[in-house]
Amino acid sequence: MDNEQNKTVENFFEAANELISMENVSLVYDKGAGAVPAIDNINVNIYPGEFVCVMGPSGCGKSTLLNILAGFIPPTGGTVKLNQTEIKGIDWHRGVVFQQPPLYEWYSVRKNIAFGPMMKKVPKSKIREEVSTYLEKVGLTEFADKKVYELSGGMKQRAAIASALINNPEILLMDEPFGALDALTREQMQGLIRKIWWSSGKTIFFITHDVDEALLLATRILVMSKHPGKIIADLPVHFTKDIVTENSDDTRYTESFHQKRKHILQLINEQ
Ligand SMILES: Nc1ncnc2c1ncn2[C@@H]1O[C@H](COP(=O)(O)OP(=O)(O)OP(=O)(O)O)[C@@H](O)[C@H]1O
Repeated sequence: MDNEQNKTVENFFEAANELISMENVSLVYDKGAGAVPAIDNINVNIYPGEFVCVMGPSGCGKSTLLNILAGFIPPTGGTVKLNQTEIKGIDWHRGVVFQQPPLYEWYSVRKNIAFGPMMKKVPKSKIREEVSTYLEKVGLTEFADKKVYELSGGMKQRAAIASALINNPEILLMDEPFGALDALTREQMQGLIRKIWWSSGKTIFFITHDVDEALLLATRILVMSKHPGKIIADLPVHFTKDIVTENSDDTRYTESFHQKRKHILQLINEQ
């Protein structure tokens, strides 16, 4: 594996205990005659506060890995743990954001965001307060009473992010969340999720096909091999931290950015 992670001096994330540990994780769909091995022997730890982007050729098993982390499907081999406890099914510890937000179109934005805490029977006054906080965080305060079907794609995705965050998950799992958005909205959403990540310290696991998006968001990029997916590279990335600390995206025009971009594209395209 191309593992630059070991070479970095400044890897402050690994000072903490791992939040997620994946040990020899494999998944074969439909065991038996029509067996499809989707991912094979994945060994990765994710540390608190990391922004991990996952890239790889189409069909290499990225969504399968995310679905296992979410608890939607169990692995057919190996173990996945969150805070040392094996993940068995879905729970509030992981928040998931998909490309198509699973919102209730005929409910208001406010009601959609309140849904999780309502299910958890959080007191109404507390829900009201938290919904306001998260509406503000995602920039939807003035659209709180609009019905979801009245929103643009970007606004729906903002509502989906707030709906996931309000449950205070330990990790946010995002499956190509900005893949269906136009270029300008996509850039705005990248800025939003970077800001949320930086200010909240949340751990994020984010699938994307867009190498620039990965480079501009991640603190670490995992590259997967073609089907069945294995991790073939685990690369530290500093551009997102440059952007927040320098309050400028000049870092994307540097030689180092171009080099990393070229390296990742080669890893994906030369398989
Ligand atoms: N429910 C399923 N039953 C059988 N095979 C499946 C199922 N879901 C996915 N697969 C297969 O498993 C492999 C991995 O699929 P997966 O969707 O995880 O890949 P991906 O990397 O997320 O793809 P993409 O980049 O195109 O979204 C593919 O060969 C896919 O056809």
